[in-house]
Amino acid sequence: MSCALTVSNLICRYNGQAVLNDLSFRVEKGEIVCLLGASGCGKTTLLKAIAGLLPLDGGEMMINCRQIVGASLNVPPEQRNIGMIFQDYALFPHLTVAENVAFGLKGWHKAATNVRVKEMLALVKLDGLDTRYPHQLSGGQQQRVAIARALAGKPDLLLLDEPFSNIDTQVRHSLIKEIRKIFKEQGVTAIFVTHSREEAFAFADKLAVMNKGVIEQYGGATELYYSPSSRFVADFLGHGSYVPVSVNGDSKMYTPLGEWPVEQAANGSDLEWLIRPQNLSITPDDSGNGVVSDVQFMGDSCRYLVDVNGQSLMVYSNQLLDMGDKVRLDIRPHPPVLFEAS
Ligand SMILES: Nc1ncnc2c1ncn2[C@@H]1O[C@H](COP(=O)(O)OP(=O)(O)OP(=O)(O)O)[C@@H](O)[C@H]1O
Repeated sequence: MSCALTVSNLICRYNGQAVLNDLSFRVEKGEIVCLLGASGCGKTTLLKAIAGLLPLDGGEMMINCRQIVGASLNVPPEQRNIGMIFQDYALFPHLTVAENVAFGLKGWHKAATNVRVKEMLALVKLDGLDTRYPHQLSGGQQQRVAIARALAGKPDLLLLDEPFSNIDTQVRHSLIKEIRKIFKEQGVTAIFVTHSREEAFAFADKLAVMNKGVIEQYGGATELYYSPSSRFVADFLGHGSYVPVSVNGDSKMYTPLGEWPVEQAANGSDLEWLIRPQNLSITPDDSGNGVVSDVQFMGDSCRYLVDVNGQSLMVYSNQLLDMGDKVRLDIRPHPPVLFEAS
């Protein structure tokens, strides 16, 4: 893969307050990257900075090895060859579907425009709807028009600001899958913003978990989920139990759940072991080591809290159990993630 976007030491301030704080990352060609983080952490600001819609206070950017932001350089938005899709799709209400898609093709000959519009509408499965107006389309169809329009001009990079937030939850899942497939087939490089980790996991190749204007961790979903570099990332990406451990430099950690091998850990008596629910399994067992203390039915599975030696652990299972049931809790072998106790 080769680099589609390089962002180095980006700084952006609003009223003297740094919102992007020396932020760096890179996106490879054909990758889909998600910016994920709590409200106000700077996701939209980063998207706007990449698009060239904000004055910057420092940093450099390159798109396809071409510098667009540097010491005395700031390429205007229209010369960056970036496509944008907004939360509300920003379709022109007085233009038909075909005219909306053609809008991104200024300067193209009429015949070539018609061919490209047809191609794009077929790609997003809207053939036959070219003469409709945006108000005659569902939310999902409007989203497809926005995607067709953004891709028509073959941008080097596509930026999407909460692209699925206005889509009905029933269609969202299949639309995400379908759009991801289109992006992969077309080799689209994309960066999108979301509040939803489920969307991030389903749509992105890589996640950038942002916190206070910096990227706290950047990588694949499973890497960040199972090997978070901080509690912030761990908690942002999902549930887990924190078990107190002590490590004495003898390749073992001592925990209320027993002794466990550990390869590398600083000596310390004040550490906590993050155990994801997926690393645990339970089996009904009258002579087991655990007792179910809380049950949450979630449809396709149940979320249980199980008490083992005074330690509460969260685990998922599709077995139906009741509060007070005795269970055996097993920990699947996994490289332990340890944090300083909070
Ligand atoms: N034009 C502006 N002037 C001053 N401050 C701003 C401006 N735009 C955003 N901010 C502030 O910058 C910070 C980051 O905003 P941004 O919109 O990038 O966050 P976000 O992560 O996208 O949030 P959300 O998830 O709520 O959309 C926030 O504290 C916000 O209040």
